[in-house]
Amino acid sequence: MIKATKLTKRYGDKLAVEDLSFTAEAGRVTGFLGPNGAGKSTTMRMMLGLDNPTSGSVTIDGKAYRELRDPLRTVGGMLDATWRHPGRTAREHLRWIAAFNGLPDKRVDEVLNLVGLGSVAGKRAGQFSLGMSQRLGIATSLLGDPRVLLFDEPVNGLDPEGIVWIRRLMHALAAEGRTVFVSSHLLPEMAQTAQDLVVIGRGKLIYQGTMEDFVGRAKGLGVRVRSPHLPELREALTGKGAEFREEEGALIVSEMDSDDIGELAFAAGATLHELKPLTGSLEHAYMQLTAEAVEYGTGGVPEVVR
Ligand SMILES: Nc1ncnc2c1ncn2[C@@H]1O[C@H](COP(=O)(O)OP(=O)(O)OP(=O)(O)O)[C@@H](O)[C@H]1O
Repeated sequence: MIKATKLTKRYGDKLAVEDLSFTAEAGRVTGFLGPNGAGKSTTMRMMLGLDNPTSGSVTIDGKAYRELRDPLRTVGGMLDATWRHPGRTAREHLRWIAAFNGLPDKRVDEVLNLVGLGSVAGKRAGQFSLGMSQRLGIATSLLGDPRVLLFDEPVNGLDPEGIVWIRRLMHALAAEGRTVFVSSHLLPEMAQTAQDLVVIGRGKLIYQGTMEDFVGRAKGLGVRVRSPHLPELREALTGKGAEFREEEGALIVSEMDSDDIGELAFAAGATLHELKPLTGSLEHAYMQLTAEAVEYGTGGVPEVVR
């Protein structure tokens, strides 16, 4: 488990992270979201002891990184996939880290095979594509077989096959009871990967909870209604003062829930062929709930409807 308590980081007069408290649970994939400059990387650096909090704390299984007796066996992180010695082969790179941390050599080939780099283990890491570098970064984070894993933008620049591979890996790691904490800007991908979310904006917590609850919090997009008795339905809705528009032979009714629409249709003698609340996507909810917190915004928040 990861636990941040009133975590604060100040750079000069810039508060990068402010009074941030959240938990990421074992056995779950927790997505870490926020607009550019929200403080995600700063928070993750503090988790791995690469930066010190100005105040507050963040602990991994109850201990700050510096207090961990065996850090690589407790937490693995990939914050920058391009970090490696370009002249070393993938195997040499991992052996060097394993030796430095007292991990057995055989673990190197295990993780290389696990991430699908077994056949290129002898190739210089400097010649690796972005996707191979991401896999090598993930192999590094898995070396100590840690209970907690942190990934900062792991799918950046990957092809669809690589993205699906990383998603499956994260699900498998969480299913083994590990804590998986991952940041990404790719919201449709995050929607398929994370079960829980921590959302921040301008260094502060906006949301912590399940993905489902977050998406449900966004203002609804209306209810789609199809009926062979559209004129009767239109008249009943107009009589109720309901707002609606027509789209591809269906009515999209706003500000009225599906129960009330169903009752109204029944009373008007209109048979319904479809009555479907249009739930938003993660993208829709995210745009709505973080609109205020965009540090480097483009000015307008586009309507995203899926
Ligand atoms: N070493 C530093 N010195 C000064 N300011 C910093 C430093 N590191 C980060 N910041 C500032 O702190 C804020 C948070 O930055 P951070 O990189 O953590 O955000 P982020 O959410 O990871 O953004 P992105 O999604 O763009 O990577 C930004 O305003 C950034 O300019």
